[in-house]
Amino acid sequence: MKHIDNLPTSPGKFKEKSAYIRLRHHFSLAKTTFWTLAFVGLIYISFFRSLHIAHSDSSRRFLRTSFYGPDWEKRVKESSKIGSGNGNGVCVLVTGAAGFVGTHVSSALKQRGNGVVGLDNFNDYYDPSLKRARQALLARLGVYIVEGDINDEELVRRMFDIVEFSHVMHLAAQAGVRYAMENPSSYVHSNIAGLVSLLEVCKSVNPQPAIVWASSSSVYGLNNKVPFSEKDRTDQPASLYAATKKAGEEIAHTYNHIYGLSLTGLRFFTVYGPWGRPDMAYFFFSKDILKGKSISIFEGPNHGTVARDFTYIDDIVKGCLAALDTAEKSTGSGGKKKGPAQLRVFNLGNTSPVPVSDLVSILERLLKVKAKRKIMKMPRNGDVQFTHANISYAQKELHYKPTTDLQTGLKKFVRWYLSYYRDGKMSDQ
Ligand SMILES: O=C(O)[C@H]1O[C@H](OP(=O)(O)OP(=O)(O)OC[C@H]2O[C@@H](n3ccc(=O)[nH]c3=O)[C@H](O)[C@@H]2O)[C@H](O)[C@@H](O)[C@H]1O
Repeated sequence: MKHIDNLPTSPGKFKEKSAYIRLRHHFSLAKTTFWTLAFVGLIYISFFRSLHIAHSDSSRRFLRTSFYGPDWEKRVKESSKIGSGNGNGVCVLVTGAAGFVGTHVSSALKQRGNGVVGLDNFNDYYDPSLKRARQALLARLGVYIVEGDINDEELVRRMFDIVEFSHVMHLAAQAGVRYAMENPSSYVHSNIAGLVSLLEVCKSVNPQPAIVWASSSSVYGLNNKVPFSEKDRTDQPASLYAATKKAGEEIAHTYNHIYGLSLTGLRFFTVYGPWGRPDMAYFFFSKDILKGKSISIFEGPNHGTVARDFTYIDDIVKGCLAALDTAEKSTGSGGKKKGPAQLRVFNLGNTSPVPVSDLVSILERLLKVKAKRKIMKMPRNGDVQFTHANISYAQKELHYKPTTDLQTGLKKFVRWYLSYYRDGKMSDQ
């Protein structure tokens, strides 16, 4: 006997209903099959993923122990040895040692007899071959650069286990004002997370090192009171780069306050010179002028002049060394503060802003090529119109006194540039 529900009210309807039931049955079967397959698939994927992770973890561990093995340790120790000059027991970990300022500072420290070990991740923000050439230059002076990231706390701790660094010169950073709109997270990764990772290690080691680190003139942001003094407000950043550097200054305050770390921030003003950064205007202007390509020169509202307090690398290096030499010891140990510690911020500028159009005129004369100038409105991408440093505080405390004007500094840069890129070939002479 058929169930009442299955009795046809009309043949068509019955036919229809049974087709519907078949379809429903078919669908529920397909659904069960689908979910079973999906479930099995998921188990399959997670099994192989865990195998892969286990494998890559163990291979990473293997790589780590083999890469950072006894030979590596020997090189780190060798590089940290204090020379016979006026080393004064100073041994410095320089982060960003393959960078522009990092290379110059490491070289100066080593040459005056300090122990120096570098750390750099050799990222490809700009041509890594230039970083490799700087590495080779430092290697000839006896400075070894560990290849790694400041976010790798385990690695940094390992370096402190091997060497008792008295100072850290923290120059590793994601630089560049305009690139922050393209890759914002790289700024957070290096300038905020990286700084915190480094300070976490510094606060917990014993003895704690004194730290000098690179802040930036960009923290003055939209200020129009010039020259910029350390006492001026810095709460109106115009770029994410500036915001991360400002955050760095606040983070420094916190680690000084809680853990007794001695911290000195240096606000660099548009540093230029030989071995410089190819992403900076003076560098790529030179390249483009020589290639006959047009260059964009920014102007402010109402055809206002855009100017920078361009500061030559040798003056910056003197400021960095003076900051290290006058840095007091950190007061904490094992993560505990024992008393108040030094906390400083200095402007390191040149005190004489030069319009970008004048920079181009100097380059034209030195390169002996006329630039194809394209004047354009300064894009809203983080740039500020004007920078000008008041350096009286650095003068008083560090005896900082810049001596190189833009004409002289660019002459040295152009000489280096032409020899390095001679005939389109690389040369580190
Ligand atoms: O002091 C700092 O803290 C910063 O200095 C540097 O930034 P900036 O002062 O912006 O240098 P840089 O890019 O060389 O532009 C120079 C001038 O050329 C203008 N400029 C730029 C590009 C262009 O195509 N045209 C142009 O006119 C431009 O408007 C500007 O007026 C560092 O890069 C940065 O990492 C940070 O350290």
